[in-house]
Amino acid sequence: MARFRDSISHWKDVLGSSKTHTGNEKSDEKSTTTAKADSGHSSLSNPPPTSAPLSTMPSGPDTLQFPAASSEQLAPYLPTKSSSSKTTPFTTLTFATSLDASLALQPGTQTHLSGPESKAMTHYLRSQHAAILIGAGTARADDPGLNCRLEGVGLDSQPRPIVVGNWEFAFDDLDDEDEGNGEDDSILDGHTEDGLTEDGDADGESVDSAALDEHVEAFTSVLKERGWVGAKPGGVGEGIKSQVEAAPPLRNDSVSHAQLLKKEKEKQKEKIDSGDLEEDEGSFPELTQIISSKGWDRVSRCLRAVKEGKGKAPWILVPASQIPPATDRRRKYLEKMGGRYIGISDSNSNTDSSAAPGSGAASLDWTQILTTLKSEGIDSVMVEGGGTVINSLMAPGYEDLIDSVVVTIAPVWLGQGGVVVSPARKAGSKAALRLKSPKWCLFGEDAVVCGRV
Ligand SMILES: NC(=O)C1=CN([C@@H]2O[C@H](COP(=O)(O)OP(=O)(O)OC[C@H]3O[C@@H](n4cnc5c(N)ncnc54)[C@H](O)[C@@H]3O)[C@@H](O)[C@H]2O)C=CC1
Ligand SMILES: Nc1nc(O)c(N)c(N[C@@H]2O[C@H](COP(=O)(O)O)[C@@H](O)[C@H]2O)n1
Repeated sequence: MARFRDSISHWKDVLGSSKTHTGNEKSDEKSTTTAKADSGHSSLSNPPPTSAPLSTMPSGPDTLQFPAASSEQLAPYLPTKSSSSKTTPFTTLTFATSLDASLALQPGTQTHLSGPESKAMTHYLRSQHAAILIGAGTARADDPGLNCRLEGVGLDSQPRPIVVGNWEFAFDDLDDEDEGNGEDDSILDGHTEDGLTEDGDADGESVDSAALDEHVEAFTSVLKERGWVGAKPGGVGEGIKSQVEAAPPLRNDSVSHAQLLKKEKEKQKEKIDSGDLEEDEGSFPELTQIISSKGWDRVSRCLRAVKEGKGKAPWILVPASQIPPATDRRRKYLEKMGGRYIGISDSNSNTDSSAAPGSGAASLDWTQILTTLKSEGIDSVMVEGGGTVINSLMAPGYEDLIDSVVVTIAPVWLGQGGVVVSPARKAGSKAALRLKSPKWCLFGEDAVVCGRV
């Protein structure tokens, strides 16, 4: 019963909350398409890499444009060939904060701080690094795409998404594909980053059927409580549709959302077959359609980008002792997409890092993490966040690992209770870190400070 209540509150959270915004809503992709050279900052000369044919990177409404003029300002802080002799990648720390150093209004939520121009700048940085690294907390809170959506950036130039910690990404149901039920047979067919095709070896471990039933029941009961299903013939009204559309993605649950909706559809069909429900009665089919059309039932955005040929498959870094077994459904899925779990030695040699706020969860040693990435061929990495990752990487003892810092500062105070960047300070010192040769630039309404450490 307690599990059921948890499940109900989970669905209430998922369906009822919405992302937080700070007045920079216009920073969403659709409006960023206009983030061009007329946005008030100086011109750039370094065009984004276009080594891959444009046809590999479909452009669409979410494509960003960064004026070729501004890259000159960033050039001194970007990875260079000379960094390749280091045992760790060229590491850029880059994130957006409010005037009071918050990354987000509260833990577990995404806050849009960057305006269109600085967001395009961040995507330019993505195009200049071999990898983007985030913590599992950010993967959960933001469900990020983690690709570079600048116009003209081909798949070869996409950064490798790297998530540190146990990220329970949402994914399509491999069992469904095996059944060849026509729902999404193309999932692994030519859309994995390496162009792998399905090998028919997708007999994933069976889902906990009791847990699934519980989720379906809880999910449906929350929908019913809100009048979103079973209300009246004719399906959901516009108001309800917009509520559902405004809800954040369904993600990161222990049960695949594809499984969940498949099960619900089966129940619905049984009721229709037995005459308990008219085919057009109630709104679940329509609701399911909305959810499906938004891709919420399918897969985390980062993996969707892989399927759509718009990004590389993620690597997930976990303590070596916690790599999931080869039979694990997520691991199998990830590997079929071209991604990997990578084990990092568990011994944390940086004794000072425990002093950083929120770094209790940062158990892995950053030197180990970055050395491993370098040994895996990653020459440059852009660390985006969130709070735990940034505060622990900036903690005393790790400074030498950071080559560049590029911080976007939005003209807003988020107030108390946010996810704050405030690294630990060595006892007796007057600052935690100070940037060398800092340069301040304006991108639209945001200030961007670049520097070396
Ligand atoms: N404004 C911005 O530019 C950004 C904002 N954010 C925000 O930050 C918030 C997320 O921050 P946090 O909750 O602090 O999560 P986080 O993204 O820093 O991830 C923390 C988790 O990652 C794993 N992890 C991190 N470092 C590790 C290490 N050294 N060893 C082993 N595991 C490690 C652990 O599982 C830990 O619980 C979200 O609200 C997100 O929206 C995130 C990125 C950028
Ligand atoms: N530059 C920047 N500005 C903000 O206001 C942000 N909230 C973030 N967040 C980071 O960007 C990721 C989202 O990436 P996608 O656009 O979905 O690819 C998010 O996960 C944070 O790492 N960054």
